[in-house]
Amino acid sequence: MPVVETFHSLQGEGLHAGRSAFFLRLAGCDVGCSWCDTKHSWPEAAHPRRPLGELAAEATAAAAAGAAFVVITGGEPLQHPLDALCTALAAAGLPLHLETSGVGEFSGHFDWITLSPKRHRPPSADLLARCDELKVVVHEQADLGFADAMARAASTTRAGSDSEPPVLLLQPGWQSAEGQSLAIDFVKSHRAWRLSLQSHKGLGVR
Ligand SMILES: C[S@@+](CC[C@H](N)C(=O)[O-])C[C@H]1O[C@@H](n2cnc3c(N)ncnc32)[C@H](O)[C@@H]1O
Ligand SMILES: Nc1nc2[nH]cc(C(=O)O)c2c(=O)[nH]1
Ligand code: SF4
Ligand SMILES: [Mg+2]
Repeated sequence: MPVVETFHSLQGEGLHAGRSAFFLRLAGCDVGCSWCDTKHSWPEAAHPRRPLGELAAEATAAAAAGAAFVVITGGEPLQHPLDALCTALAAAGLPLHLETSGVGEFSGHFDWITLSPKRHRPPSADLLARCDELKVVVHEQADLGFADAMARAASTTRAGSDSEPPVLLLQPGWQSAEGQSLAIDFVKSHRAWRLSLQSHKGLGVR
């Protein structure tokens, strides 16, 4: 698996923010968000391929050091088949979380799926149906209409099933004053939604 970095930190974003987590950042993304904070992860070939056993050993060490779960992020993790990686990581005995844009075919076994859908590359219906939280990044007004449409779509895809709707989160674009103001006003007037801040950046940690 091509790996940008591994690190043990706190989950900075989403419903699990503030909890001890081991991060595995896979290389490779062709979704191309203009405001992406991880552009160095895009070229897969720029990053070393690492054996699954080695990654599982790191996750096991992080579990011993107190990590509550493993977060697989990127880049776009779904650009890779994730079954073998998830099977290897199961050795650490921790829940597995996924951060994805929902572009690409789903694979792997996850206990928590964060879907951060992108306006210019909408996610698959499959990911909308599977996600546990929907985390929409906000820079401009149009992102709010998109967030609402994604929440409705996630709900529609579950009609008739016993799957709960996802937790709904708006995350201001980093250092976007307009995104922050729009997200705060929207959450104040829409009780189903909550704010997600990139708390690790505010804290100056990874
Ligand atoms: C770097 S992405 C990697 C996972 C996957 N490619 C995705 O987009 O969900 C991790 C998270 O950071 C968010 N993100 C990226 N750049 C951001 C920025 N400038 N401000 C706020 N959130 C950002 C993404 O939307 C996603 O929720
Ligand atoms: N601390 C911390 N929390 C995070 N939650 C999601 C992240 C990501 O880049 O996917 C991230 C990250 O990069 N750092
Ligand atoms: S999908 Fe994720 S990693 Fe890819 S460009 Fe967008 S934010 Fe960055
Ligand atoms: Mg990040």
